[in-house]
Amino acid sequence: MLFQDQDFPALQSLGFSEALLPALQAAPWHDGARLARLCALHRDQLQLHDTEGTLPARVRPELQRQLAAADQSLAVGDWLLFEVDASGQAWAYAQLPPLNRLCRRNPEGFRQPLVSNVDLALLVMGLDHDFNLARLDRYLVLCHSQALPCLIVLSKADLCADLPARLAPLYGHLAHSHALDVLALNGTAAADSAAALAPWLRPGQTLVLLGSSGAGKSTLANALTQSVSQQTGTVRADDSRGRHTTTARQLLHCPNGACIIDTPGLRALQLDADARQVDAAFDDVQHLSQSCRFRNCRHQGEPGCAVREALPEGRLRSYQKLQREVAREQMGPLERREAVSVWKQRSREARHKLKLKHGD
Ligand SMILES: Nc1nc2c(ncn2[C@@H]2O[C@H](COP(=O)(O)OP(=O)(O)OP(=O)(O)O)[C@@H](O)[C@H]2O)c(=O)[nH]1
Ligand SMILES: [Zn+2]
Repeated sequence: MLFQDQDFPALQSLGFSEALLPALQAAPWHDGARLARLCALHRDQLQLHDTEGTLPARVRPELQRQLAAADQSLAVGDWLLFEVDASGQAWAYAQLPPLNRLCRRNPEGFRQPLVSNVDLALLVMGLDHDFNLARLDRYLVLCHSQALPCLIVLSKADLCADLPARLAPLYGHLAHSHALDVLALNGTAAADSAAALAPWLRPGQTLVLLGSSGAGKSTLANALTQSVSQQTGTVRADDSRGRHTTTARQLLHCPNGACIIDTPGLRALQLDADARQVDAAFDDVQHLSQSCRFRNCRHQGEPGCAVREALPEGRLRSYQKLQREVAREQMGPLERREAVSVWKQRSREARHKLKLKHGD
């Protein structure tokens, strides 16, 4: 086996896990090929990290075609096989099937991978204007749909005058969510935030930082890698909307051997999930709905609704909004056309009734 030529512990320090061994054994090894992790991606230019360091590479057209045919594309965190041609150019020619992959839908409805092969997500949200529970619910569904453990990291705690008052609604909101923990910290105090997160950084593990632009992801990445490799941007004081400073997903290394993938802030996170996955991420709704008076209660004002009674309103609103959204996504073009024609028919009828009522 060619991969045994490479230093296995060194591969583990790049986040290689034993669960990938079967895929590695089944992979199409060419003479002289090597295994590397994709650590940055700019259009068709790849930055790979193998046991000897980083190197630029390109994607073989055959791999590109293969991925396109499977409605897939590469993502930071992928494990790739590459070979170097006579001119010294490195070419990635095969991808190990990822163990997990976070994706979103772009505005045109196409699946867009965010990262692959991650062990823990840090959902970063600022305790300034960035704070938004509905957005957090969305990220929680994203992680849950991939069985990915996640930690909620609230940055900018230093800007918060009354932290306990700020956190109370969050605890109520997320009482039954699957988040492992909630940490509030000041990302600019690098040593303190690295210490707070240290228990979650294990050697060989890959973490991904997710959150909107300006939330403080790169600041945290710097704290954790103890470097200034990630440029951070200033946030306009009036609306605390971040400038987009992280332009590509990047894989970084922590001194203790964990890997971190910093991602550019997402303006919108359109879920790539179905109704069942949304249900599964809202355990609290499922649990409470067993006590609703009606078995098919939709928690929309029916009498005896245990969900409306016990769940914070915002959490239920999130659930219903996400369910509507994924239902729309799941419709095929025919169903969508049918839904539109039903809606048009209804509005014609309503207009007709109105005319009759007003007698004109
Ligand atoms: N006071 C305070 N400022 C912070 C904290 N975390 C981040 N900042 C500041 O917020 C701004 C944005 O932080 P970044 O780390 O660049 O945000 P980001 O999430 O990486 O943003 P993108 O790269 O655009 O996705 C910078 O000016 C940081 O110094 C914090 O905990 N407290
Ligand atoms: Zn109900």
